Amino acid sequence: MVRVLVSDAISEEGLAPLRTSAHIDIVQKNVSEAEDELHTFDALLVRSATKVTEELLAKMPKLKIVGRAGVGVDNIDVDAATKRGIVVINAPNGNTISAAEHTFAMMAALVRRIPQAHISVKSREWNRSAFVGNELFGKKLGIIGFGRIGSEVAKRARAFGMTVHVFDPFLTKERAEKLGVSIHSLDEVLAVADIITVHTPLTKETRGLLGTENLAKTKKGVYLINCARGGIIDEQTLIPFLESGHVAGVALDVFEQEPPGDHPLLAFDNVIVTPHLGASTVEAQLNVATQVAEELLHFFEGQPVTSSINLPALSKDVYEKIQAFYHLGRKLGLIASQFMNIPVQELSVTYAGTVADLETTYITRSLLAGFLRPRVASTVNEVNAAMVAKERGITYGEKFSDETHGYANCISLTVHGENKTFTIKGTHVPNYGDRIVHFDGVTIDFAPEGHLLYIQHHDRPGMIGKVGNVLGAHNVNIATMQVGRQEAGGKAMMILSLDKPVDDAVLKALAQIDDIETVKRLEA
Ligand SMILES: NC(=O)C1=CN([C@@H]2O[C@H](COP(=O)(O)OP(=O)(O)OC[C@H]3O[C@@H](n4cnc5c(N)ncnc54)[C@H](O)[C@@H]3O)[C@@H](O)[C@H]2O)C=CC1
Ligand SMILES: O=C(O)CCC(=O)C(=O)O
Repeated sequence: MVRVLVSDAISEEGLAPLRTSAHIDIVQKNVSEAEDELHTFDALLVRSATKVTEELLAKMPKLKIVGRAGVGVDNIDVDAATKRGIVVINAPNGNTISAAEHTFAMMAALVRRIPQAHISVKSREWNRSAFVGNELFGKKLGIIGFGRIGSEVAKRARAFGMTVHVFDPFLTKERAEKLGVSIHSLDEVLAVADIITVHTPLTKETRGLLGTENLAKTKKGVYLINCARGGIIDEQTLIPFLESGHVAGVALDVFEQEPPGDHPLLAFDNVIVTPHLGASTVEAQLNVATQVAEELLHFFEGQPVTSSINLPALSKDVYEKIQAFYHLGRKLGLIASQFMNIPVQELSVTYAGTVADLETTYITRSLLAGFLRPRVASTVNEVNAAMVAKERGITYGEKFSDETHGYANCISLTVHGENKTFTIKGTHVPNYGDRIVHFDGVTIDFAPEGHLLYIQHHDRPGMIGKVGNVLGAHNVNIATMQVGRQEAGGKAMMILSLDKPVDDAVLKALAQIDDIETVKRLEA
């Protein structure tokens, strides 16, 4: 049974895909209510109220996935989750339209002073001359951050007859042209825009993006909107610009601290505010809840998740294509790690043939996780493999080659350790399975499955019989046996697949046979 803690208010209807699964047990409690059972949950579903800190993650040792029913994951310590091998997913587009519409509603309200007029009329006043606004038509809208929401805001702005001036370092000319907006530097946008709206994530680069220096570059009488994240517009440095009238008005849906408490900005008549309502529509909440619920189901069914923050995104199609290689990679890493049971500095993975055209990042991560698994006590998987490798000083790299050794596909792993380098190569044969085709300089052919025994010996007559006798004497049944050699009379090897793992006494007895150099147990 998979236990899911839903710790924030998430659309009940959106959770339906999870409720229909007999294997999922949903508990709806906030974190403090669930304190005594935190250690039992496999999944955590949040909006923005729950702070998913390192401390909380430490109390949830079974946690495998955190789902954010929304876009921003700034309430989740993604690095801490990654370190623990916990997948973090979000619902990247379920609330885009709602957030864009809210931004637009704020823009109209700001320039027509609707909230102020509303309060006035409700106070039984009728003061039409106090609320003269501006038209949006013909104005220049500056959009900083042109992703999903920024581009939806732009479409609405164009319909209102505004020209749209965008700053987004990652925006291509083709996309800008398609959406009828012009690309500019940040300084150009600041200089020309009548209204500026920010739609970036909150990052090291965007925190305080509109602070004293950049606010000074804006047009006198500019309007500002932040429906993205508190802190992109620096709240403290905004105050003198409002006091001097340089900034004509500000609309804020988000704050550096939420709730903002008795914030000085709230005292300004021309600052209009909402309590982080960008995604608060029935439609958006249904969308985001459904998206994360479905992703969670896929995850626990062993299917790929498409909206992970800390894993490469994979579509179902791509996943189906790489699945076989993903398992082969894991086995190559696992076997290589046990064979090279010494400190290693570098792994080099080479893809050849059909596999080279696929999304190899994912395969490499799987291989790395397989390699690290016998070496680290904590969970290691494709989420944290790169981070764990780095912590242990192991570097890795991918290469692509045309050398398939006659197979349709081939993955080759070379491990560089102190005084030794080891290479293993594998291929996947559809409807047959994974095969290891090269092992430490010897061409061979065996399935990387189950309890394996590696024996390196000199190529002499009678070796197979001697090994068989020792195993028989220890009541160990041989399922398969493959032999290979570098040259007649030279370095040779056997790979045996056994019905059960052998103990140290068997390894010792085998090692005492003349002409046997090395004996190793390998679990695949
Ligand atoms: N108020 C609310 O309730 C909601 C707020 N949001 C917030 O809105 C923001 C935007 O969300 P989406 O459009 O979905 O994200 P997105 O990821 O689609 O777009 C973000 C854009 O910002 C750009 N960007 C990143 N760093 C930048 C920089 N230094 N300067 C300029 N551009 C930069 C990126 O290239 C990207 O195009 C996020 O902060 C999100 O958390 C999202 C939904 C609801
Ligand atoms: O859950 C919410 O209402 C907040 C939405 C939001 O800010 C986001 O998706 O980034």
